Amino acid sequence: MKKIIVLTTGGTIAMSQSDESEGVKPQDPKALQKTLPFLNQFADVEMEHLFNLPSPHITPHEMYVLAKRVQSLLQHDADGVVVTHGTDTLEETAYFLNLVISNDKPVVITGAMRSQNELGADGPYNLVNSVRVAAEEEAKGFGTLVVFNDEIHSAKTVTKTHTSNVATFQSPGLGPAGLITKRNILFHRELTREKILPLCSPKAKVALIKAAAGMDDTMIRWAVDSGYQGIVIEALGQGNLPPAMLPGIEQALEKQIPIVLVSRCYHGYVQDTYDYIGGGRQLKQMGLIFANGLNGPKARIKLMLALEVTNDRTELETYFKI
Ligand SMILES: NC(=O)C[C@H](N)C(=O)O
Repeated sequence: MKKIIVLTTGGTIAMSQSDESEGVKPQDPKALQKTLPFLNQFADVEMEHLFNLPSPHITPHEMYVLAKRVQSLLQHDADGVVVTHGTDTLEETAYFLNLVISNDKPVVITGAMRSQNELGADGPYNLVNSVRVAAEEEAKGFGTLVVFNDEIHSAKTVTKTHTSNVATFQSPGLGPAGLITKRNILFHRELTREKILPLCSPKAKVALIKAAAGMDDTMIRWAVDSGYQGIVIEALGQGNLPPAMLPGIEQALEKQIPIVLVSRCYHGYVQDTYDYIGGGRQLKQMGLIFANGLNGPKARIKLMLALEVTNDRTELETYFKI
């Protein structure tokens, strides 16, 4: 049997509704050990409790501590690692792991939308499926995988799409990379790995700014004046911005602060199609880095990690090429 280590970090999968406040709160993570008899049907499973945090409390530093532990377990005796995590920032932690873990052994991340006390709680089921995927030979070399609601998604493409539904994790435009049935684990496509970045606790402050109709450059100028070292902008459509955002962008670029541009649309590419003030052609000429296949939060994680290697614009751009 394969040896799989489950690392718990908190989230709804480790929460229950409190009788006093009626709100959902963190519980003793050891309660998750009740699932071990089910998990041990599929692998030789051990559980380790690393943090017990709601995922809005997770920062890139916790992502680093987690990644270090995952890397060390994979280098030693684990055949695969499963991480349990809150769903709100799960995609960011998954992408961080995907970018820094060089080992080909499976790394799976999962969680729950329903807390432990709820009828039809999805946590134990997602955990069993995750152990099955982590113990699967075919899952090797695919980078970090998100297993949720009978589906397998790539850390790069997956995003939380619904605030409460158990089918929240989706890969817009692509669909799941694989499916889990009672008997089988079926991958629909090969997943390619991205260039691995150094495993570190990223220090750079990177702002994430979403563009909207009529917006000006106040937030960009604020980020520049507040010592941010990078900016990610979720632009309109194919990568266009309101003209009033441009002076702040010029100011940031003059100070050598890299700006990465993604789209606020779920599907499609950012590219230099439009030739008007604030259009993609002008933004590209100004020196913004166009990034495809990533949403804003994930582009921010990547820029934070890449800034630990370089702040040279041309070198940074190589990390954002598909
Ligand atoms: N379903 C969840 O896990 C949501 C919770 N707020 C968290 O991210 O910790």
